Amino acid sequence: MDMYENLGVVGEGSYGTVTKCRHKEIGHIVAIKRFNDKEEDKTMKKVIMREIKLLRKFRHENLVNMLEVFRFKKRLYVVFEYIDRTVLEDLERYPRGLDSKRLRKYMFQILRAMDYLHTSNIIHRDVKPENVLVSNSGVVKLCDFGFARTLAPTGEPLTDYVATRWYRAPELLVADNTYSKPVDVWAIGCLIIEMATSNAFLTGTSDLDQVHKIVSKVGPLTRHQQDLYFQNPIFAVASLPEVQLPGAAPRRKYHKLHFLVAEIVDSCLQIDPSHRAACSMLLVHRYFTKDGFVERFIPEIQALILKDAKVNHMHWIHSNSWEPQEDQGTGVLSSSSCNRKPVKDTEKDRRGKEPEQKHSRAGRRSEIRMTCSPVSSQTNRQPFTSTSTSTSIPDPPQSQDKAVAFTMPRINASNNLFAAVPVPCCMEVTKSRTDKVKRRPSPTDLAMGNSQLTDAPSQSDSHNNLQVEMSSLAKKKVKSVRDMRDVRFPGLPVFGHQIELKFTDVKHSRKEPKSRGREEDSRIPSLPSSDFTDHGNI
Ligand SMILES: Nc1ncnc2c1ncn2[C@@H]1O[C@H](COP(=O)(O)OP(=O)(O)OP(=O)(O)O)[C@@H](O)[C@H]1O
Repeated sequence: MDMYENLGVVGEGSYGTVTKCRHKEIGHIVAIKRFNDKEEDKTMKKVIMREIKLLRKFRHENLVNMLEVFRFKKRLYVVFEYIDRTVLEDLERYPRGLDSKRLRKYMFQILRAMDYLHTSNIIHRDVKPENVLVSNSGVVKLCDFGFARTLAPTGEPLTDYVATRWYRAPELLVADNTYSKPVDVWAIGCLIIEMATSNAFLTGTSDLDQVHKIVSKVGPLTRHQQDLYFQNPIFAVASLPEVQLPGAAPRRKYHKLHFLVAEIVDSCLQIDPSHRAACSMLLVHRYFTKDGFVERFIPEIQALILKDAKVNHMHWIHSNSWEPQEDQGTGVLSSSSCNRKPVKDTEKDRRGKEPEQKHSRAGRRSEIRMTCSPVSSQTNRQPFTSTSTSTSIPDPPQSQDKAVAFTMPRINASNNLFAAVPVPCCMEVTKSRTDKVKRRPSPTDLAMGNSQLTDAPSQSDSHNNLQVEMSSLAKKKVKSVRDMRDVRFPGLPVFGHQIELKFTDVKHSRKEPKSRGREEDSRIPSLPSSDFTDHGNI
């Protein structure tokens, strides 16, 4: 930790505190997650390992990028690229919802990230506005993989309780352990309504209330879900409510949304998980394919990623003096304060957590059978009452610095448009502040990126057809993406040792002789691999 200057807390979750920091030597701004408990705690260890293993293996433009993991005073710290804000913060800024352009871009990137995870047989299980990060230039990145896990090929039962209540699918609420990828699709449906209106859609104050809100606003439980509902002694005391608009068309049901958005939401919010659309299907919905949005936007994301990286690099150049200063436009502070308010408890409470359990996922997990009491805290946003307007977040200033070196990872021509350019594992790193020597991604780097993508399991046949359809679109774009391959990303922060991520212990000793090299005295040998063996599925 000595290597980082603390710029302030940006987020607090159930498992850790995320702090904005600046690497003292490299100057790069990063987010460091410090896990709350020491590693002896088995549950904590499992959550940490899941997140680390997953982020190490799966890389995508729309997933937060993990840079380093280290241990300090028996705690694990994970270093991420710093992303400026969350969707929740955007919604507070735009109380009438995101404007239509921004909404489409956010939706597309969230679905793209989730399609990548689902294609790789991973379910995220905790999609919510706080876990969707947005950079100043508009790149959306999914974070918080503490609950993500791989699906066993045998379809073994999963944990019976996950996800923050307001985004929880009906099968989770009734404790159907055979849930799968559709739980993420449900959460995305809820998230889309919230992004469009700035109001959460299904704001249950207890699990029972959540089920009732789902039934009255969305539709009746399936026969199987009803059986599970009535088997639950807590639920069974209350009969299920009437459906408000039985059999209504999406346009009527979600009348405050643009009709194409309403169609997507309706495809996500199907009570029967087997009727929910796959993300790959949603990505080729007319909402995205009309007016050439997809073809335009994919290269734009890549350009925006370059822009973000450049801004971070420029921040370092301009803040080398270590004087407190604010980079107008990016909102990045280089003083020891932080531009982002920590997520407050009250904010957390109204997002479907019991107040007394707000810092404990284990507590939330126990809710499903143990509690159905109403929660006193009220949301200060009204559920789903307003429509979107046109507002915009100013773009950060364009950097004029020509000295910045970029490496743009190449896209794999065999992938469709929704597969991302594999990101930082093949990004160039700068050896020191003055080292601007460019390096192309090595064949190994590229192979890593490609293999990650080709390793991903194929989609169902129907999805394959759609992918074929989209890959023809992709081919049109491949040329332009290839043209970018000589562009270079600015060096990601170099922590002295890695292109690949490493687990390292940081030795904390005030008596450490100063004459020893920084590398030497801050690190002790890597952990034995047994420390990081799989504790169940990730
Ligand atoms: N890379 C990042 N850059 C900036 N902010 C981040 C980053 N990663 C996380 N955050 C902020 O920190 C918050 C908590 O992070 P995270 O969700 O990973 O922790 P958690 O303990 O798993 O939380 P949760 O209770 O949601 O499960 C996020 O909601 C977000 O606001």
